[in-house]
Amino acid sequence: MSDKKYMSLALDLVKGTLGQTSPNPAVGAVVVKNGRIVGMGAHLKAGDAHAEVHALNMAGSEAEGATIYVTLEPCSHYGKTPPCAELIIQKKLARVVIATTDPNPFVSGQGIKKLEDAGLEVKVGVLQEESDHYNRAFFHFIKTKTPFVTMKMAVSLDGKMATNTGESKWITSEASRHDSHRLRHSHDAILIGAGTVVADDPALTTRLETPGKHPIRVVLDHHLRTPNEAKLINDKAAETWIVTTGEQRGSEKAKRFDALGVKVLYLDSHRIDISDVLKLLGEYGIVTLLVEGGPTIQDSFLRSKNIQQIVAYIAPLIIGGEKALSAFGGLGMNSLADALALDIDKVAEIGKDIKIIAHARSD
Ligand SMILES: Nc1c(/N=C/[C@@H](O)[C@H](O)[C@H](O)COP(=O)(O)O)[nH]c(=O)[nH]c1=O
Repeated sequence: MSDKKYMSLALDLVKGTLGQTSPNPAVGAVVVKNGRIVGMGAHLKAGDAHAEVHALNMAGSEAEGATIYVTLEPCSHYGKTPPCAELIIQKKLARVVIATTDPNPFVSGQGIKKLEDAGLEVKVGVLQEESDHYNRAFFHFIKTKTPFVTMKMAVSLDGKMATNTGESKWITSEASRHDSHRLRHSHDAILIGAGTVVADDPALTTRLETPGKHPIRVVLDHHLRTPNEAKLINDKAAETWIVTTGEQRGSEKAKRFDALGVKVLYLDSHRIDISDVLKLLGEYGIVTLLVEGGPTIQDSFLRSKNIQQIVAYIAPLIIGGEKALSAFGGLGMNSLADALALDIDKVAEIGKDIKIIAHARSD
């Protein structure tokens, strides 16, 4: 088999573990000796063994003289586990094939150098684009220290998220709504505005047939109007954070949330600036953020240019009505030049709907 084939298998392990390794990247490794796979492994949880460790444990003595395929440059620094580059050298592998170098500027290339200095043959860049695509959120976080923002939209063909009477359940099909729970599973946090809490009283938990991971539920709530009896305050099904402004510090309302076990995060400013919110969430280690809106929140992310990816579920429905809520409210962009330009990654039919995944075009 070719290098690409074995790297593709390592990338299958990445696909399978996406989201559960946060704030670390998802990484896969495959060890091959004389044309036979003798070991494979994936990083499963931040703080646990790296993919190479699992694969080399499985390979045992067969590792000597073998080739290891790994989707990310083996680490060379002592983090929570000893450096994998050292381990690969100790196990006397002959060859290392890497998809992509570490995005962290402080360590990028050091693992490769260690391996080459030890006399191993190293090949870099096999299926690099695919590997970078899977870990685009991690790479974004390393670069910006803010979460990679995916915005979910569930709209009719004419872009409405509710009728003019506010009816919205359900616009998209069961299959789409099920799929959007998989999105929740793979995100560290899900963000909505207080308006959606009041209007929808959503649970925002991941409800799949096989239990999924619940994202942390983040509510942007300038005036702390999230009701006590809201599901995401009372159901104790998942963590809930409320982000508000500094002037709420010590207020009766804030004390109420403390008493209910809800974490309240305070912005320094007296207004809710999305870039400040993202910086704060980044400080708390949120690498992937799913924004499920309300039109006002969607608009604030749009105008502050803080959207990296869109997942849109579009139902074959025309709702019409100038008063019917569209997915984006507020002021929007004045000129087409300022509109969020996207590159479409995938279009698929899902139930009776269309699902579009697109990423913000980098300038
Ligand atoms: N109206 C629709 C959606 N609506 C999405 C949000 O407005 C809801 O508040 C949120 O999904 C409720 O979260 P829950 O309580 O955890 O179920 N989302 C969809 O995919 N299709 C729709 O037709």
